[in-house]
Amino acid sequence: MAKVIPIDSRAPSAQPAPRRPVIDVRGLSLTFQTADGPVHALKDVDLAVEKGDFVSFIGPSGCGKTTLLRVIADLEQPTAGTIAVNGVSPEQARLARAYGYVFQAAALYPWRTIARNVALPLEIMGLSKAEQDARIARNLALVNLAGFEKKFPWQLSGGMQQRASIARALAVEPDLLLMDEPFGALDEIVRDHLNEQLLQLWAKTEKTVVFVTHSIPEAVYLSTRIVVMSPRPGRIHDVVESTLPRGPRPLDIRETPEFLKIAHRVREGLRAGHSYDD
Ligand SMILES: Nc1ncnc2c1ncn2[C@@H]1O[C@H](COP(=O)(O)OP(=O)(O)OP(=O)(O)O)[C@@H](O)[C@H]1O
Repeated sequence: MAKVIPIDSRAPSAQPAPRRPVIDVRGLSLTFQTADGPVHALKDVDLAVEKGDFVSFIGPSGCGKTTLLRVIADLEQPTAGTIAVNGVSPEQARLARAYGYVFQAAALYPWRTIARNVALPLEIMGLSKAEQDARIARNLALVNLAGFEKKFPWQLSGGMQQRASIARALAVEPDLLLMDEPFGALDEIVRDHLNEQLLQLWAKTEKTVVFVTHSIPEAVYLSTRIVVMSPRPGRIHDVVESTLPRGPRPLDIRETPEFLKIAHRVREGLRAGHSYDD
């Protein structure tokens, strides 16, 4: 009898390859063992971040936002579950310099000029002086710091320092940018300005961004998706898809009904996931 060939297997090339998430987290848990007993920082976290997404983690203090970012960056090891970054382990992704990491504080070396701070990872990579100079110029221009190459960090404002640290993260030319509350310590006007610039930069470079914040307006303004987390143990309570247009958004979008609707859903998620007994 003739063998029946399923239609799908006759024309495999007609099927588009499934898109692989840049970050793929499944059933991930992390328990810290401390002198006071175990701390369940993350429990059963599932998350897929697609290429070009701008994803924010928002939630109360201690809900595991930084821990999740650090697991993605291979700075913490999960106790259960799996995680892939660009289809490989976080360690392999780190070694391949798949991501840039921006910390809460700018963490610039005070004895190095802005250009030499941006150059630091490039020196470690062993790039030629010419390639270093090209990358320094390109990335300082991206964060609007062209002309500040020879200044020292203490000669710049807090917002400018944080922009320099973003340039340093971008200089390794990663497709993925991990940002842990980069603007948390800045005043609101500066933060607004940097939010606007970050969105422009994201639209220009088409990077994937994972961003940790405490601020609902910041999360809603920046993100294509907002991951609402709840504490004890840290879990994902809700994932809100933004209906705002992708790409640069004017700051006054924050006054539109669409924006307020998304902010309302995030706030409700935070409220529902928050225990006031804590
Ligand atoms: N190295 C560690 N050892 C023990 N416990 C830790 C460690 N790092 C984090 N934790 C605990 O894990 C939980 C999650 O911490 P994490 O810093 O990820 O929260 P967060 O949501 O980023 O908080 P915040 O908004 O205050 O930065 C907290 O209870 C914290 O005390």
